[in-house]
Amino acid sequence: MLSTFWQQPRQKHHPQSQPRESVPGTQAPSDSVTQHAQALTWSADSFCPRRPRPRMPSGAALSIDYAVDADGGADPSPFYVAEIEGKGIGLRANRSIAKGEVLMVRTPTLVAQAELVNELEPRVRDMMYAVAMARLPKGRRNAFLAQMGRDVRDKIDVNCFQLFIHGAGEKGASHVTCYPDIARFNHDCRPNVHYRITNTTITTIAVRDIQRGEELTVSYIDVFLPSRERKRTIRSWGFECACALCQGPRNETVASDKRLRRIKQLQDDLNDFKEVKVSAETGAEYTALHEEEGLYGHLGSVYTRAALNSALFGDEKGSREYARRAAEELSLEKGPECADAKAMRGLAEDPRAHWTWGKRRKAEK
Ligand SMILES: C[S@@+](CC[C@H](N)C(=O)[O-])C[C@H]1O[C@@H](n2cnc3c(N)ncnc32)[C@H](O)[C@@H]1O
Repeated sequence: MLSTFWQQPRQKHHPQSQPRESVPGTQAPSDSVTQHAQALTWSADSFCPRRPRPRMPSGAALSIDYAVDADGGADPSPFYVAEIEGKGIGLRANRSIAKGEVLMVRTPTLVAQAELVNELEPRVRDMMYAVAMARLPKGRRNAFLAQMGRDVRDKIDVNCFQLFIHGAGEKGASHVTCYPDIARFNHDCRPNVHYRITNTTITTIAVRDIQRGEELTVSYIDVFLPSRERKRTIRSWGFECACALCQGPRNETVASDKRLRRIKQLQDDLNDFKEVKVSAETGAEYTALHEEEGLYGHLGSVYTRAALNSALFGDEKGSREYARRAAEELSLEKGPECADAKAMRGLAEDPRAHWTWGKRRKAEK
């Protein structure tokens, strides 16, 4: 089994760096299918940052056997590499891109056990890097070396992802994986591209319509953090965020933080199945806040909560509509076969058969 984990800098735990669990209530409480499926494939939210450098591992190994570009195909890329003010190089759309378009599918150029990166004596580690570089096909080596960073170690720090292969808890499961083409996406606190990793293959998808000339961005961090914490996290990775939200007028940041606080409050209330702290209309406020805030790429769980709330209040039209949207967004975020998307298709088809049907309405009486 393979699951993914994106490490955060100098932080042992981060909400966004864990597999995103299903929204409570997506399926009947006894059903563990969703949890299981999400351990296999889930979306992640950060490039691998600089990590602390402990000592000497045992049995570090490198794997460099990935030489295939999954989408090295016929259609010209809808983007080009460009200099982006304040960010170095990045990607820009060379035509309009529709929401849901797959932009890149890539297998890793290099996979290394995290122990190698973190714990090997530097001289030995650098020798292994040299061996790995020499064995890479020329194109892949050049792409790897063209990434930002002083040397191989630094390039891994700045550009790579961390995955757990063979289960998150096992020793030796943690690996760093490098996708040089994907590493060209700069960060934005309100990104227009989402990525998911299935096994070791990364897929990037437009999460909203994108205009020609717009920069294509992903988020390296938890986009639900308030402005101050986002800035602090990004700063700890060695740069100041130059995205429009972080550089925008103060009143917009204040309004954004206020929306994020309200989102958190509503989410907690919607997730509370013991007490009724919400009304049938809460789903509408909750979804509108996300849309207003530009939090695309997270709408799957948002519409799911709204759909469940509608079902709980016995609102057939609302639950069908939100569940339909949830299934659409979840297919994009996690893949069309993900268990949550299937569950939402089921709810959209027959809300009255869902285990949540009418439960809050009854509790209110
Ligand atoms: C994975 S690389 C992205 C590609 C990089 N811009 C380049 O020139 O190769 C990450 C680095 O890009 C820069 N970067 C990415 N997003 C940024 C942002 N929102 N603001 C400022 N710099 C950013 C930072 O230097 C960061 O360490």
